[in-house]
Amino acid sequence: MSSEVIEILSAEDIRRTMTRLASEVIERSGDLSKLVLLGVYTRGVPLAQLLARQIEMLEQVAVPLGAIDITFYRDDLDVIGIRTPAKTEIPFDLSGKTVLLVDDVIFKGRTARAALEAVKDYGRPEVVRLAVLVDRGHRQLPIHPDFTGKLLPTAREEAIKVYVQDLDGRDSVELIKP
Ligand SMILES: O=P(O)(O)OC[C@H]1O[C@H](OP(=O)(O)OP(=O)(O)O)[C@H](O)[C@@H]1O
Ligand SMILES: O=c1cc[nH]c(=O)[nH]1
Repeated sequence: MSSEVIEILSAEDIRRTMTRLASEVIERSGDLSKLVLLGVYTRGVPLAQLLARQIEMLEQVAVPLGAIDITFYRDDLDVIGIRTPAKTEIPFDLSGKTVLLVDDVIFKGRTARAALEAVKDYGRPEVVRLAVLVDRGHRQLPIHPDFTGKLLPTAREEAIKVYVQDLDGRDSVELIKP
């Protein structure tokens, strides 16, 4: 049987949502000179770039931007299997910073947990926060995003697929019903 695909966010919705998230981050981050953004591979990276651009446009501050691969920090490698890691790029010390992790989807929370573990290798930030485009529920750990684009209760067997222009040629969020 074929699955049903429902568009949850269009390109325009994503643009507006990211603008709102940028405003929320500015409002709640205090000293913006301490703010650094870390995108979580794969699609957290272009989303973090977008968020950094929005923040820079709104506040005229350059926000340091990095990318983090959490492959070897996962606690479920035996379940999901080893994948080829991407390259973590954090060309600055995170000590004393306000680190904002950015990802496309949060589900069980295991990626976010692994990202926290990875961050530890790059210094001791003053604060670490998490921004996601979609929170689809079903957490297995006590981890909750500080900034949420869209809270979308889903059934466990459903999936959320995020498409971003740079990687996929279009911006869209889809719910896949099996
Ligand atoms: O909260 P969790 O249950 O950990 O799920 C969330 C993660 O799942 C997706 O990544 P995926 O593992 O599909 O890899 P990808 O981003 O490289 O596609 C998504 O991009 C999040 O990083
Ligand atoms: O549905 C899901 C679950 C985890 N990560 C995704 O990108 N989608």
